[in-house]
Amino acid sequence: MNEFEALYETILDRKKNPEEGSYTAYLFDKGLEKILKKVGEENTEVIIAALSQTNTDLVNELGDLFYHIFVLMAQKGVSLQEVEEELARRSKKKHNLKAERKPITNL
Ligand SMILES: N=c1c2ncn([C@@H]3O[C@H](COP(=O)(O)OP(=O)(O)OP(=O)(O)O)[C@@H](O)[C@H]3O)c2ncn1[C@@H]1O[C@H](COP(=O)(O)O)[C@@H](O)[C@H]1O
Repeated sequence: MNEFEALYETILDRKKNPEEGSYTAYLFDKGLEKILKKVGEENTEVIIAALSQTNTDLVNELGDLFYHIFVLMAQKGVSLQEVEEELARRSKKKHNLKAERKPITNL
């Protein structure tokens, strides 16, 4: 299991078993609007870091953004696998388009 999967599993666990002092449990308790507000804020912080801060700052902000996006996914019942499958579908579509183009270039 990689770090993304481990983090997502922890978030799902916090949703099922809210722990005292858990920031994740606090977000689930506050609900969708609060989670979306945090995603928006962290998104803005990523943009600011990319424009005017170091890559260390950017990595830090990206960590915050990924975390809050995973909380959003868990709140909405979207799995990591579904996103991976969507990306795989797009990747296949691209390959298929290339394959479809081949006979034309061979004419
Ligand atoms: N990756 C994260 C993570 N990234 C960011 N954050 C929290 O996100 C918050 C963002 O900071 P802000 O200053 O924007 O927000 P704030 O003022 O603390 O809170 P708000 O009142 O604005 O909601 C901080 O409190 C961070 O601790 C995270 N909290 C938890 N995790 C992971 O989630 C796991 C479970 O954490 P708990 O739910 O706290 O047990 C941890 O082991 C970590 O791996």
